[in-house]
Amino acid sequence: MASITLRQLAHSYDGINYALQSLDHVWQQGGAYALLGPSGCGKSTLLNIISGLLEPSNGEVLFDDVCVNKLTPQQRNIAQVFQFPVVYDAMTVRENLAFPLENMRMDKPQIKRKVDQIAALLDLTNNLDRKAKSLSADDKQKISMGRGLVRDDVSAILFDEPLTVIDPHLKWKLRRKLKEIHERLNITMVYVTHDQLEAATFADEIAVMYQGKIVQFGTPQSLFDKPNHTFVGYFIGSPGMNFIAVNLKGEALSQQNTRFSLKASWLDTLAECGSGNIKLGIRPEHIRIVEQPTDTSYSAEVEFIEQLGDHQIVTVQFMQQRWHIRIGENQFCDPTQVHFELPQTYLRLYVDEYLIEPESLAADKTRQGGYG
Ligand SMILES: Nc1ncnc2c1ncn2[C@@H]1O[C@H](COP(=O)(O)OP(=O)(O)OP(=O)(O)O)[C@@H](O)[C@H]1O
Repeated sequence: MASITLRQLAHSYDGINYALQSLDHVWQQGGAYALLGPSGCGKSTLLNIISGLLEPSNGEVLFDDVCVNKLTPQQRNIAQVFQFPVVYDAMTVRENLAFPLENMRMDKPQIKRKVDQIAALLDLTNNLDRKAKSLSADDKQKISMGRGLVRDDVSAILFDEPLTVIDPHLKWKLRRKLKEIHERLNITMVYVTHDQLEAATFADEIAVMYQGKIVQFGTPQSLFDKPNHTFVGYFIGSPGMNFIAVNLKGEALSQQNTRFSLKASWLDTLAECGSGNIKLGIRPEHIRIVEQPTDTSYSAEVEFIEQLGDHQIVTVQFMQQRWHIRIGENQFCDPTQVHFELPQTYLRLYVDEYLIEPESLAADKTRQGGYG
């Protein structure tokens, strides 16, 4: 078991475009992590570099502070579970689970003990003597997972979208199972997915990837509350954060003659940044609909309202942007025009796509070398 450190890790398949930009990151030993991002952001590339299937163009992968770049996948002792189950159909479940241990020349009683333990953990005990080919896709995927879990010597287990072939109603069960296994075995687990719900149910902390970079690493709650990049705001949440591009004019932020009043400290901060790429963001949950226009309210045309069980999503056109507002299941909303307030506590300010918090600006500027 090991902590995994990425040090200035980058990868290009063609020597021109970089699938991974320079990554610096640490996954602590024993943590349950998710790597979340859209298709093509570099998740599989990163996983294959960690497991040793791919050699990075630049930088290092360290297991417990030891560089493993030159080690083969076997030498790294990484177990990898892929989208599609990797099982020997002609073997029984027991033989499949025992296979990695037989390769290690473990003695027979020990193999039996280990296989029985993992089978019990994965609810496979009743199927131990059945041929793998007779089992359903989710049982086969459980065997794939089991083959990684039986070995005591694994440094970490990497899951690459392991629930893709699983029936939707069984996905939740299997996710819970993985979480339970993680708690019991204390192995470093990295779970790759493009599904935020999967990431949040499995992981204690999530690394959000975008265009070859880890743009934020944190708990599911922190990603929701304080997305530090506009992409995270948009990608996390259902629907994601609303954004509007604004201009700093004198003492206010504005867009098409609409002014957004902000704390004075924010305006000072913006004046210091000197960038023209400024966005305001707010989550659909945090917009407050009011019955009548007020001095501090904004208005938008309603496009449609969706009833989604315990809440409704109101889709509006706000200054040529499509915005979403989340309201209660029984809350009334005028189907043509809506008035709403944007509480300052929930407004987030982004410069050059990154979150700006006035009080931390000095530190950010030092770290990132300014915003100019
Ligand atoms: N073998 C390869 N040769 C060339 N380019 C590749 C190769 N594999 C991936 N890429 C490119 O590298 C980038 C990252 O791909 P990668 O498969 O790592 O992303 P991903 O986030 O895992 O996507 P997905 O969720 O679709 O699997 C993409 O632009 C992809 O086209």
